[in-house]
Amino acid sequence: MPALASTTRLLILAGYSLPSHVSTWRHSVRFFSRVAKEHQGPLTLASLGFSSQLEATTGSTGKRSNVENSVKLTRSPVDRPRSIATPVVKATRGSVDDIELAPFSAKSFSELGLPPLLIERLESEGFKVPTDVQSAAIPTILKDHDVVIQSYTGSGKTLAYLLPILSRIGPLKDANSTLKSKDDGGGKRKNDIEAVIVAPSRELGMQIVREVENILGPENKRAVQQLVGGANRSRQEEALKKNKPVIVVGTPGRIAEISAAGKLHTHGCRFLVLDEVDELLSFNFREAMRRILDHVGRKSERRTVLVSATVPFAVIRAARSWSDDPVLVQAKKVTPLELVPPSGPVDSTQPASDSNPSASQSLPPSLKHYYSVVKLQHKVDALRRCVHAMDAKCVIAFMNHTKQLKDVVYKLEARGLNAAELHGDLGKLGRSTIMKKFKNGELRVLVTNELSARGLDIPECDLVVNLDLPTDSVHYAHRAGRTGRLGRKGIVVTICEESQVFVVRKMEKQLGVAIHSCEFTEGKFVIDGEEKEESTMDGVSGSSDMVQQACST
Ligand SMILES: Nc1ncnc2c1ncn2[C@@H]1O[C@H](COP(=O)(O)OP(=O)(O)OP(=O)(O)O)[C@@H](O)[C@H]1O
Repeated sequence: MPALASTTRLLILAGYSLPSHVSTWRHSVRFFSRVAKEHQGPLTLASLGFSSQLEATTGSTGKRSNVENSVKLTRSPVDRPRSIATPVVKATRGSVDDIELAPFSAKSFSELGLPPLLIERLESEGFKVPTDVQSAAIPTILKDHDVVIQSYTGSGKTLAYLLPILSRIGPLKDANSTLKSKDDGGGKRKNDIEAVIVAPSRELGMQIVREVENILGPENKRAVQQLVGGANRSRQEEALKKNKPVIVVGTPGRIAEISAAGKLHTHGCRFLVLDEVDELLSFNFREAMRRILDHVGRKSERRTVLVSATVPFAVIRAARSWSDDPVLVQAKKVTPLELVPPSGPVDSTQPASDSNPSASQSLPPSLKHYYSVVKLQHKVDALRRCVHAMDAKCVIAFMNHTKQLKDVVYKLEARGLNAAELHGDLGKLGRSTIMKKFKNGELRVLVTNELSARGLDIPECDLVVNLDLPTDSVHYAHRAGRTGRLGRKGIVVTICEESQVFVVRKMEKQLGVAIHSCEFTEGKFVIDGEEKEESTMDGVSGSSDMVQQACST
C-alpha cells in the first residue's frame, strides 16, 4: 500500500504521535526504513498534502525527548494532496525583485515554527517566503534531527540551517525553547560556544558571518564571531574573550589553531555545521577537521548539519560517523541516510539517467549552458567578445592556475574591460577590496581560480565563463552556480579547444544538462546549428533580460 507507507513515513518525520512500537526515534528510523524500502522512494512533504504549519505540543518521545516543547506538523485544512508544481512567486525582498522561478513552497516562515522575534528580523531584512530547501530543512532541524542538506547552488541553504540554529540559541531564540541551555545546569562552562560553523574559504566564512549578523541585527552582532584564516588571530581571540559569542564561523585551520591554543571552548557545542562539506573532506583540511570534530562534544549531545550542493557518497559516510541517525534533506524530500544508494544522492560524476536522476540536482534549473571552441591563443579574446556579445555586467571567469590570472587581467584591461584577479595568495584586505569593487560594479570581470567556486553569493553575477575546463563535473557545478542564484537567469560559457570538446560532452551527460555550442561573431552571440532557434528564444533574449535585471538591482 504505497500511499499508506508514504503517509506513515511523513507522519514519523513530521512528528505526529506515533504508535507505541515506533515511539522512539531509533524505532521510527527502523520502521521508516522498512516501510520506505517497501515503497521505494523518498519522502515528499508537499506531495502528501500536509501544510507545514507548526504548533507547540508536549510529550515528545524518544531520543529527542529532551525537547520538551517539540513541534509538530499539522494537516492542512484540506486534507488532500497539494500540487508540487513550482509556484511562481514574486520576490518581496528589495534587491531580488527579478526572481521568477523561485523554488518556494511554504508560504511564510511562520509556518515553519520559527520564533516571532526571528520572524520579525527576517521580515525587516526582506525575507518573506522560504525556499523549498528551507521549507524542508527548518522543521526537520527544529525537530532535533541531524541532517545532510543537499540542494542546488543558490537555493538558500545557508538560511536553511541558520534559522533553526538561531531559534534555539542566541538573542533571538524561542523564549519557550526548553532545550537545556548552557546556563540551565547542562554542565557547560560559561564561555562555551553553542554553535560552530565551518566553511572551506575565508570569503565563504565571512559571507556566513554577514548573513548571521544581518539576521541578528546591529545590536546583537557580537553574538557571532568570525575565525577565518588570514585575519589577525589575537584580535579574534580578544573578541572571543570580550564578547563571549554563542556562534563562531570560520575556516578549519583557524578554528583548530585557536582551539588548540585553549582559547576556544567548544565541548558544549549544540550545533556543528560543516558548509561545503565535500570540500571540507579534502586532504588539506584533514588535520584541522580532526581537531574540530574531537572537540565539539559527543555527537548524541549536539546536532550536526552537513551541507553542499554536491553530496558524493563520502559525505554520506562522514555523516554516518559524525552525526546521530541523520536524514538527507533535499527540496521537498527527506530521506533516511540508510536509503541513500552507494553511488550517493547526487552523484555528479556518473551520467545522469533514470537510475541517477539526481545528477543535475546540483545545478539551478534556470541556468543556460554553452561552449565555444577557439584556439588556445585566442581564449582571452573570446572571453572579451563573449562579455560584449552577452552585454554581461558582472562576470566571473574561472581558470585553473593562479599564475595565469594576472596575464588575463592585463589583456582584458588593455581592451577596455575593468577586471581584477582574485586568488588565495592575495592578503585578506586585498581580497575583500576586490570583492567589494566587484559587487558594487567597479569591476566587470573577476578572473579567479577554484577559490571562488564554492558558496560565493554575488546575486548580480550574470555570466560565468570557464576559461579553463573545470577538473570534473562537480567543479563545473560549483563554478556554474555562481550565477543564476535563487531563480535568476544565468549563463555559463565554457571556452575550450577542439580537442577538449569530448570533456564538455562528458560533463553534459554527467550533469544531465544541455551544453550548446556557440560563437561570438561581430558582437553577436550565435548558437550553432539546430539549437539556434530554441536558444535564441529563451537564451539570447533571456540574456539581455537578465542583464537589464542585473543592472537594476
Ligand atoms: N527565503 C529567501 N528569500 C529571499 N532571498 C533568500 C531567501 N533565502 C536565501 N536568500 C538569498 O538567496 C541567496 C542564495 O542563498 P545561499 O547563499 O544560502 O545559497 P546556497 O544554496 O547556500 O548556495 P551555494 O550552494 O552556492 O552555497 C542569498 O543572497 C540569500 O540571501
